[in-house]
Amino acid sequence: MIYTVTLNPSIDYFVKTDGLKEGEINLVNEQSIVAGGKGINVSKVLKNLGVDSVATGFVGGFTGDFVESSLQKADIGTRFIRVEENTRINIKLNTGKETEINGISPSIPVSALEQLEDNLLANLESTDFVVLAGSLPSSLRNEFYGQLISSIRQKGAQAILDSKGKPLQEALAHHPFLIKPNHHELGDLVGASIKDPREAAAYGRRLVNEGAQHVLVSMAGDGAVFVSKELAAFANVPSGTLENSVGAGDSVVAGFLAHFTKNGNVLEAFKYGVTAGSASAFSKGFCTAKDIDRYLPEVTVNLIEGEEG
Ligand SMILES: Nc1ncnc2c1ncn2[C@@H]1O[C@H](COP(=O)(O)OP(=O)(O)OP(=O)(O)O)[C@@H](O)[C@H]1O
Ligand SMILES: O=P(O)(O)OC[C@@]1(O)O[C@H](CO)[C@@H](O)[C@@H]1O
Repeated sequence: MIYTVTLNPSIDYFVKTDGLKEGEINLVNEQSIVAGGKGINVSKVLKNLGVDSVATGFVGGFTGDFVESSLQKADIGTRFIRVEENTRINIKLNTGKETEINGISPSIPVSALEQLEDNLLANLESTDFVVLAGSLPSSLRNEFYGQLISSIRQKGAQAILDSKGKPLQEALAHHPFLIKPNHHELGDLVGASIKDPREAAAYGRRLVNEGAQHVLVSMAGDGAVFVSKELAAFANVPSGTLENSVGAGDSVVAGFLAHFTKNGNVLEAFKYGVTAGSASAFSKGFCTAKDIDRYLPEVTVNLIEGEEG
């Protein structure tokens, strides 16, 4: 089974306007209100690809009810822990440029933390994957992801982490199976500005040396880099028109995992994941398997270091 853990989910309020005039009334042209948060998005894309997952994390209040019930309506398994304060609302404003305003996270009591860990770990099997994705609610310590990865690995299962900053740094030593920083997040971690795939590969290797088993560095429209102990590789992205980049990174993770759990080849999973990211970036919602198949022939993976095999 694949579990997705979204510690800080959201309602994503997508709005499209003709611009933004500060201090004036701005009318919305298009809107949609959906359950969001990185792990939840991974579950949604997995569902589109015909792969089952169980979504967990913390939800609270009427906004949390919406998140939970909309996943259930989409036939995605849920095992959320309830907290008292409201799940946040994140505004995704598209004025031609994309602007995000992310709400305040609820505080998470220690009892809810323990419940989440017990609930997740009790049923975990060695063939399972757990995707830990997104920011930590502000009441959680930066070490939380690392601790969870360590417990997941003690059960023989694997953890994939999509986070940034200190929570990501602290987690490396616990050997996540895959991490997926974008090049800005990787740059922040290593104190550098990453300008091209070779630099992404070199700095990605640092994170492998610090404990990550595989590092996938996404570089938006400039392609992506994959680094493991044995090799580093670059994938280009297909051409298309950017429609909405929110959740494109989550689609990379979902695509990678959907492919890897079926075929077990990391480079092919990398290619499929990057194509899934672009297919979502070119769509209003998330990509489907058909979208990915359409773009797949345009994507090529080339080795930068090492040998396949
Ligand atoms: N302009 C683009 N053209 C083609 N593909 C894109 C573009 N922007 C994003 N993508 C696809 O989306 C993937 C993830 O994008 P990005 O590197 O911005 O990650 P991210 O910051 O995690 O994304 P998110 O916007 O979901 O937070 C890229 O690897 C690529 O496949
Ligand atoms: O604040 P976080 O947890 O880092 O990111 C949250 C978020 O921006 O990420 C998703 C897109 O990746 C959205 O659905 C959601 O609003």
